[in-house]
Amino acid sequence: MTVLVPETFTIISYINAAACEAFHNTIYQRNSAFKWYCTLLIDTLVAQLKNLLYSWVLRCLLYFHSFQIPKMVQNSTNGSLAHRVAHQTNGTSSSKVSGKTETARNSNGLSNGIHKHSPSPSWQSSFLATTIIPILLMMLPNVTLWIWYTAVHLDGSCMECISTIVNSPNGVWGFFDVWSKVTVGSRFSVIVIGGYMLFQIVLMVVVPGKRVEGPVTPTGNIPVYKDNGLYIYLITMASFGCLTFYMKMFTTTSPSLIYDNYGDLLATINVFALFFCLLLYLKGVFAPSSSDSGSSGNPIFDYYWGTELYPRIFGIDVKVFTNCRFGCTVWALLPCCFTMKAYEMHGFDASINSIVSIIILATYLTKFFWWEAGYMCTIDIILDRAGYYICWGCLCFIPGLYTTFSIYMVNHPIALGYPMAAVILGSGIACIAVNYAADRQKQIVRATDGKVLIWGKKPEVIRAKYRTSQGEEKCSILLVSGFWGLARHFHYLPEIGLAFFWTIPSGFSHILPYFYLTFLTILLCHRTYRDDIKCMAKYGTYWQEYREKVPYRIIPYVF
Ligand SMILES: NC(=O)C1=CN([C@@H]2O[C@H](COP(=O)(O)OP(=O)(O)OC[C@H]3O[C@@H](n4cnc5c(N)ncnc54)[C@H](OP(=O)(O)O)[C@@H]3O)[C@@H](O)[C@H]2O)C=CC1
Ligand SMILES: CC(C)CCC[C@@H](C)[C@H]1CC[C@H]2C3=CC=C4C[C@@H](O)CC[C@]4(C)[C@H]3CC[C@]12C
Repeated sequence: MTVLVPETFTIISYINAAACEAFHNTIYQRNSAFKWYCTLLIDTLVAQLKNLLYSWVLRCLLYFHSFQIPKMVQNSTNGSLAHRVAHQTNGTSSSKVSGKTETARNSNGLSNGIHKHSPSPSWQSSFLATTIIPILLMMLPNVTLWIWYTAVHLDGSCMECISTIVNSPNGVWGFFDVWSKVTVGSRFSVIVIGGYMLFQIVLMVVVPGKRVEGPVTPTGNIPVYKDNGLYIYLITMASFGCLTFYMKMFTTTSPSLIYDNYGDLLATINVFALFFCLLLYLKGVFAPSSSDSGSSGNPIFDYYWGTELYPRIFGIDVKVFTNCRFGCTVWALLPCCFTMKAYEMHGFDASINSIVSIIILATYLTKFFWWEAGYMCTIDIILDRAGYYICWGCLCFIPGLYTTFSIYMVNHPIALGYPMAAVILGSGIACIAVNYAADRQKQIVRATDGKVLIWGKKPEVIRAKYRTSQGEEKCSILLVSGFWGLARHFHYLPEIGLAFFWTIPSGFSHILPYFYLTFLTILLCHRTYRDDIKCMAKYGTYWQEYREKVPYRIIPYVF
């Protein structure tokens, strides 16, 4: 349920932006006599929408906070978060949720870490949060298909998309019309998706990597990973290069085939992912891989959120596969295929905007795989279970939404010119460098126990004590200098910046390519709240001290 706030934001901002686009395209541009009037109207509209947005944000945050704190405790997977409110003795965990202590054991005598929802009328157990919103978010497969359709067949215009849906003879069901424009399970899509997944699974098994231990789970498990992400990414990209070379030299086709069949591919992966999440749900209930599993009692919520933290199928870690091996590699490959299409259609000079974008993206993803072991300690892995949110998200939302800028650019080439291309490229790479430097500062300070120079000075640190769920006292370093002294998540700023720089080459005529940027901004703002709650539960007064020393979330003196 931790995506409530971003989703509300997303929907409102999309409606807002679509309305502005409509105004711009239909009235403002065509009738200059209305210019001043439209400007006034738009200003008023924007002001009103802003008010609406702020009041929604406030409401959602209030709801969300009252809901999330106990939820973090009950779902805590860090092995240390819950010590102030939960007790664990001899493998039995018990947490106070809604004033009622509940315990759960699995067959090996350990707590399963997941408790039945209290029947109290709190937000946590509310029908809206656990059923309605998950059902609404399950409409996102349609959204990903409409995004593709808009980019490829409606010239990237959201207004055209909305009017196609609204004018459908099927009434409200017009929203589902997009499925009639694609072939689920087409031969091509099954071969490409099946073949690619198999390729990634084989690489996961055969490519060597250092053994890495993840954080201890609440039931005392230590998940082990093979740190082979960077090699696999490089092998994947090199194989793609070879395949492209082969196709170009010896066949009449090229990887731009992916663009031509993208609707079918997206539809097929969506259907696959929806069934796969069902399988994960059943697996977690009937055949869990570890004691970090269980049901909330509400099948819809369980399907959405997942029933297992670290499911493994035939020894393959599901989240590593969905998030890293599939999600983050197709995030790099799809824009390459789309750029190929742009190049074939418009030539090099006109597709330079696409080329600039993929260079920034590929550099960013190389950085991600370089640091992949660090990702195994983030909330995606230690808090979020393998369900619709994270698994469908990585299998379909990454291909469907995260690559929007690139699919859009196929039909919107811009000959940026070399100087402009160089400025955008340089700015994007600089953002990646700052983002990486911030991640690294945190890592290096911890690895050297604070005995390192940050920005040429001895760093200020807080030695924060916390207790693991096994009752063991531990100490961690909170860095108060460098980027971590500017704001508590200053590194999100370059993250947003780099996405901005790979998006602006698509120009400013439509909002479609900016969908990812909007989503990311909302996701990261929301994540600062999630992380605050997580760290507060883990470090208590030490985190409070850090918050006092570094009062800003992302932008110093602003937010
Ligand atoms: N493109 C996308 O869709 C997204 C990209 N990202 C990127 O992924 C990367 C990881 O981000 P994210 O997962 O949000 O995690 P963060 O990098 O923000 O790390 C947060 C964790 O770091 C530790 N920490 C917090 N403050 C300090 C401090 N002052 N000193 C030392 N340690 C501290 C805490 O963990 P501990 O328990 O160890 O103390 C905290 O939970 C970032 O580069 C981010 O930009 C993130 C989200 C979405
Ligand atoms: C179902 C939806 C409403 C939401 C799905 C969201 C997920 C696809 C994404 C949520 C968090 C994202 C990520 C977090 C951190 C990352 C590290 C970064 O360096 C690379 C990207 C990523 C792995 C990123 C990927 C998408 C999410 C899992």
